[in-house]
Amino acid sequence: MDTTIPQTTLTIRRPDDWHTHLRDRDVLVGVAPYTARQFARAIVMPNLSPPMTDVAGVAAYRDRILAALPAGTDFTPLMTLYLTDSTDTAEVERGFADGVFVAAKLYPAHATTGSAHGVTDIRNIYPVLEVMQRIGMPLLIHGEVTDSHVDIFDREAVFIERTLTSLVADMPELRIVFEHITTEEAAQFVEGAGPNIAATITPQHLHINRNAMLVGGIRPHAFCLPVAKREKHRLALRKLATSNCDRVFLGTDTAPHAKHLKEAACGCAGIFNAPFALESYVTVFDEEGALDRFEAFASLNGPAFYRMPVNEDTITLEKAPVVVPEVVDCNGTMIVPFHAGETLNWRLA
Ligand SMILES: NC(=O)N[C@@H](CC(=O)O)C(=O)O
Ligand SMILES: [Zn+2]
Ligand SMILES: [Zn+2]
Repeated sequence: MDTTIPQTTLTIRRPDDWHTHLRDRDVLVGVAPYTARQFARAIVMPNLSPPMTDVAGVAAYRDRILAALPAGTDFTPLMTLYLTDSTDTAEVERGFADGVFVAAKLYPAHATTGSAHGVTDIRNIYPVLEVMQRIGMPLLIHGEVTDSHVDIFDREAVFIERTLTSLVADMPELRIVFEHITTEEAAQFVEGAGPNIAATITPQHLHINRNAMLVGGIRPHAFCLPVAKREKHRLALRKLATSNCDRVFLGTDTAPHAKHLKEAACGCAGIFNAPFALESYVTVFDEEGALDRFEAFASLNGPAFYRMPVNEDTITLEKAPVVVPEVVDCNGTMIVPFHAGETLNWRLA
């Protein structure tokens, strides 16, 4: 007879989100409070239009984020620089030294939403990466090749083979976050890597496989990049997230797009998971019998890798049903959240 009493509350240090898209203007005002409600800090991606490619632009964007939040909100945006083929090494060094941004983001050109100005060949930014390696500045990577001959479901695994492995060999001291990993190959790569290689995992890649997107009709709200893969990959990610690997941490990749832009003949990639992100993640850890590992994933491993203090305050999650709305009005833009219409079994107390 199992006499264990199921755990019904979980109190952990306040978490941070190490991968978010907060957008700009009216949508920023609508979506940023959802992230700020759950997280103390968030790494803010720079793939705006136009992208955030210089110190002044990033500083101005940070000010717009702070101005978009209700007065008294306790939230720190951690900014990032968007790398292009022509990024200036001095600009990178200056912005990092001044604390304007904490990392730089590599988007292979045309790999994902807002990557048109991304890097066409990683060799073009080797001088920048050498500076980042020297100053200890993390490189955040959207890890997919864009070669049209490579199947979209293989693009992450091929990126490891063709780009990441040689990058790590060429720059062993470069601190790298392999963002939003989606495959068994990526999980194995990160697990077997040294202390300078970390990864983030999204809630959707722990919950869904590609069937969620394609069975019974095409479901645009389950579409993001990298695209969800087959079931064995989801299981590998769940195993890694709930393992003791301290280089793996929470990064939602919350990526809001208006409902009508996803429900279209060519729908945008990105899942808006900010409203119930912690509820979504903790459900996975509960299902895996790993509630005791959730604090490390959500609140400890990220700050350790980024060399920042952990948050002093705490949050409590409780096992109680919460119904996710079909759509959220984000300051006038209607956006469908991840888990729309479902009931999750944990809520933020
Ligand atoms: N994840 C996504 O599908 N979309 C992101 C971009 C990204 O993180 O690749 C977005 O900005 O919409
Ligand atoms: Zn990405
Ligand atoms: Zn992203």
